[in-house]
Amino acid sequence: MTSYLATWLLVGTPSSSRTRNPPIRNHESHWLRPLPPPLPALNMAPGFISDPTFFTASALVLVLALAHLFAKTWKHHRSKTVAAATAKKYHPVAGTVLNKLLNFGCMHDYMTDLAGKHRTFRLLRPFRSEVYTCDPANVEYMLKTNFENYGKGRYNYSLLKDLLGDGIFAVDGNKWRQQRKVSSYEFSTKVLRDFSSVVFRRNAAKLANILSEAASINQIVDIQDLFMKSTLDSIFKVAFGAELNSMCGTNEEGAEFSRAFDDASAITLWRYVDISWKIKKFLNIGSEAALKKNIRIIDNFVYKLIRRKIEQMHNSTDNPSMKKEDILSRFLQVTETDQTYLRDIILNFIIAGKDTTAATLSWFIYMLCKHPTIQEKVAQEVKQMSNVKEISDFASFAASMGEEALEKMHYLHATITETLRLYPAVPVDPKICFSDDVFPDGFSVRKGDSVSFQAYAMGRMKFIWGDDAVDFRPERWLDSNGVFQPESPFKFIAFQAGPRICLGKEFAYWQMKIFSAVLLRCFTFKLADEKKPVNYRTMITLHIDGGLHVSVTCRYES
Ligand code: HEM
Repeated sequence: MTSYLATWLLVGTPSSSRTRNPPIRNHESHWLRPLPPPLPALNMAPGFISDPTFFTASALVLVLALAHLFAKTWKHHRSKTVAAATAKKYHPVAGTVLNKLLNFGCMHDYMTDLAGKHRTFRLLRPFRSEVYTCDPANVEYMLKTNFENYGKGRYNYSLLKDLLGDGIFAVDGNKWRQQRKVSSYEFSTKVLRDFSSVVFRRNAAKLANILSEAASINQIVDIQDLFMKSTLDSIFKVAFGAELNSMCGTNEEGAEFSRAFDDASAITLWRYVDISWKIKKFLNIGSEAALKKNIRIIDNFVYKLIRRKIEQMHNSTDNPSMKKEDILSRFLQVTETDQTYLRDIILNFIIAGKDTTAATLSWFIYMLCKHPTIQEKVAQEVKQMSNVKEISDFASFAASMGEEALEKMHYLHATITETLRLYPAVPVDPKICFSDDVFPDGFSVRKGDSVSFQAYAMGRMKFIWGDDAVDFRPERWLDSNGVFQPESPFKFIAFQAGPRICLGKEFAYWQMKIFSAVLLRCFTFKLADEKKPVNYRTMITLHIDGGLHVSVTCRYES
């Protein structure tokens, strides 16, 4: 009788649909529902007791009841076994976000230490967990196999929106797909590749001129600052078709834009640990007031450029020979009306192209200063591959560096890649889990959890790279013939992987190879102060804190 009552309660009450484990719940209600009606024989009058039909019926009911009881016990036992097998387990808790906040200055090393203990771990925070993984199988799962279940989500969007707007970095779904499609097409065009090559060569030569002057008077230079300016000038020219000249310091407005841009990016990252940012934004105080001011500077600058470009395009309608090589002109052919959309697209490209490339080049020079023999090997390779034996001027040397020669520079390619393995420009990259899921390692993640792959920590994991994981060794990328061998993008994750892999990967290598080939063929670099520690500044991208101060000597004969 209890079972009938239980049946009614389970099948009939709404609370049954609130039980914790959906597959088992459905299974139970299914087997409880087709029970026989409540024992009609027991309601019969006593005179019928001697009736043989009564006995037959009773026996039948008894057999049915026993069969039902047996089936129920067996199913109950089976459902318990299934429940035990499917019980969710979650990745180990390594701390709370407070620990991350307390270690903010050395956040990536703190997270690397935790990753050394658990390949994937959780940090607790109010309302959600933060899951961090270094496991290539988990990374492949979230970035490719179950790509649709992990994205920027509303959480990241709310943090990034003020700076990045609806640009490709901040959005998911159709907004992302549409920008990805148009941009992939643009990035694969020969027009953009040829145009950008000219721009990179010209700016590499300008940088070489600055370094040559510094070398002649033994002046220490902050090479990171110069890389930031030169990559900004390059991406600016490629994006807007306009000269910024921040490297030569002739454009005060451009310098202000660059400063505002760096500060806005640092404050945006700070939001990830500052639980009071929304209140500060509402009250317009502290870091949020500074962010608002910086974004105003950025927007004024960018909108002015867009308006100027639209004007130029209108004025040039009678001149069909006007080249539309830069990204803005090419996008303007698609959409002219929505200037916010254009602002977001172009600003996202600048963010993508400037800091990542400049930071990588800075860590590259830092590594070469720490390893002078590797610096010498790179310089010798460039010398061998280039057909210019004597350098008369930097511009013609840079221009002579052809596509074929650059492609043959395997050691240079390996040295840049090794730099990115240890100093990935995007050290940690968070996504949001859209629905409950189970990772390949068997642990679960919940809807709403943030899940990050840790590029910085992954580059330092012995289980991925071997015992010499923390050593800087470009040779690990070369086969016995000295030919570069790529690794799985889920292990070497500096450019992300899967459908959202960095769109500018080839573009970035191209620029870095042109810059480093010109600079290393012409100069030798040394740290200005060997004893001064070099650390990163915790930001969205991995910058060297306080810059990289080096002395430069000329290597070229002429
Ligand atoms: C060393 C240089 C670079 C590195 C290490 C790098 C790395 C990355 C990473 C990790 C992402 C994923 C970020 C995310 O989750 O949103 C990304 C995305 C992207 N990168 Fe790069 N990047 C570099 C240079 C560039 C350059 C030069 C450009 C173009 C000018 C570029 C364009 C993009 C774009 C458009 C995306 C967004 C792709 C998407 O969401 O579909 N990147 N990059």
